[in-house]
Amino acid sequence: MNVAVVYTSMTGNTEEIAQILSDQVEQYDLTVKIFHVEFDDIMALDLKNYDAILFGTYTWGDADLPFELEDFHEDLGDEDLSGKVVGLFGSCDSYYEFYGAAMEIMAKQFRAIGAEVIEPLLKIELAPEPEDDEKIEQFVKKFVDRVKQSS
Ligand SMILES: Cc1cc2nc3c(=O)[nH]c(=O)nc-3n(C[C@H](O)[C@H](O)[C@H](O)COP(=O)(O)O)c2cc1C
Repeated sequence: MNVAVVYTSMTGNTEEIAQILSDQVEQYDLTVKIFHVEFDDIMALDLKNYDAILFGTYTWGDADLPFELEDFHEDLGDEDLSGKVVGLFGSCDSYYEFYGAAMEIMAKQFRAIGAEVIEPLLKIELAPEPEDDEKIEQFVKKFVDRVKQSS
């Protein structure tokens, strides 16, 4: 089964989480392809070619999506990902009022096009630290279980 790990990251924190998730998901014998939205060839319409998706974003501005996700988010609205399992992850900063707000915006869009979004979303404070290990492992397990059940 194929999993797309699609993310954006400005200072590298979300990228680190993407790498950890990819490594862990591969250990469950799923095939992973990883894409940085800004630099790799990945568009919303490509997601239907994968059995499941892990999507990562940081939050920017006034609880906003990063600029580089705006088109992707809009295009996603034209797709149909019914029945696909999606895990949302991202680096957040509790200094801000709306913790990981961009992840919620993406989760809403994925749900609107029929995807099943794993709850709770994987929100990590800034860079992943050893104390996040258990939370990350539980998220991966939940994601993989749902992917295998829904196949
Ligand atoms: C201008 C600005 C606005 C931000 N707004 C939010 C926010 O509303 N909510 C939040 O959780 N984090 C917010 N952040 C924190 C970033 O999401 C955080 O620094 C994150 O670690 C960046 O991830 P990255 O290393 O993957 O780029 C903001 C950061 C900046 C610089």
